[in-house]
Amino acid sequence: MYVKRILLQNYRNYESLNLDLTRNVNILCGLNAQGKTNLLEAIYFCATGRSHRTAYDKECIRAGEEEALIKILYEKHRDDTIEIHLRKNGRKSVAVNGCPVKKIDDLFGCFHVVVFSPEDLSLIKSGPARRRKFMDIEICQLDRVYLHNLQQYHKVLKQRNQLLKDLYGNPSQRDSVFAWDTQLAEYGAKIAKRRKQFLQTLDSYTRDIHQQLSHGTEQLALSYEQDGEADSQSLLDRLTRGLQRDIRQGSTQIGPHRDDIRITINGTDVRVFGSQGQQRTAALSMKLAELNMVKNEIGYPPVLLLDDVMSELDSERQLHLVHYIEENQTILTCTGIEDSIKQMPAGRIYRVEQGQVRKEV
Ligand SMILES: Nc1ncnc2c1ncn2[C@@H]1O[C@H](COP(=O)(O)OP(=O)(O)OP(=O)(O)O)[C@@H](O)[C@H]1O
Repeated sequence: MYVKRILLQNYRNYESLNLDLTRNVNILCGLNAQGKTNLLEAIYFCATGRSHRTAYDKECIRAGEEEALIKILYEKHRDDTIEIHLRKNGRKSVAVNGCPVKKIDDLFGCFHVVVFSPEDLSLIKSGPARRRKFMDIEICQLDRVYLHNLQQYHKVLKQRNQLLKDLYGNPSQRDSVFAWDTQLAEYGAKIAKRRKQFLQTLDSYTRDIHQQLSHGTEQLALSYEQDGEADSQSLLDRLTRGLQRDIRQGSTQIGPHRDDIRITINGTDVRVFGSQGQQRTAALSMKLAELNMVKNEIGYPPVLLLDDVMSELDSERQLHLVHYIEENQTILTCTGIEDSIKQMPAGRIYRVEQGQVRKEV
């Protein structure tokens, strides 16, 4: 699968763009703040219906404009298009092959990307929220039911948290929380089960990759970390037992929104005891594993968006990355062309300058 062309109108700092891409490596080179990441963001938007950088679509509309348009032409089995229309004062709309889709989630399965940015290299040393996001972003692209469960879970969680705050001054209404707990436990158990399954699969890919990256000296292992059992009854019991504490704190203290990924090297928790180098290598292993896993699940290589990661890696790790991306259409941003980038298969270089993109000859 690959993006053949991207068109933008009034998207971020692009007034108008019509750019053809190659099916191999596309190198977007330019100084800081010229629009390189904006272009990756627009492609990501077409896969998920959202930005990976902001929850506010309005930020993506060019300053002073009312609307923005993103359109990609991509080839999977045949030529397809995805078009996204953002409006400052209205809902965004999405069309696939010219036909409007009712819900953004209907984009699911059309077009897949894996995005890799410097923040991903901090996956291990960041807090649990970053790791939950890592799981959620990927599973949502692979599993529409998961996306639904996650949305419902967060809706119910918000309502329960509101009720907890109300109960603080009015404890006689405590029983009313039970209805939310039942739903929260049901959705929560489904989310935890799917994340566990995702990590088991990811772990099987990560082990080999990390062995290679560490020259056979380190055994990397991933597992789902949660407080208690994953089934809905157990979660419900824990919610009930923890109600007094939750009322005191004004928020729900257990559930998938608090879970994490346990990451060990040779049995030791690398989140706490890993060196910086170990943490970054482990993060790279997880990202490469994700790429392989997505390819196997969807049956073809996803489009890879590499946002300025090359400069963050040493030469050995850069070469590993280059080796892994041979099959994928890759769109990468950089401020300078390093040796490893020159070694990429059939790269095409584009210069990005103040929202204009020019192909280098
Ligand atoms: N809604 C918007 N309207 C107009 N310009 C915007 C908008 N949002 C962001 N920009 C501009 O886009 C530019 C940043 O683009 P981008 O994040 O793609 O940078 P970049 O080329 O990837 O740089 P770096 O190498 O620093 O990451 C900034 O100049 C910013 O002012």
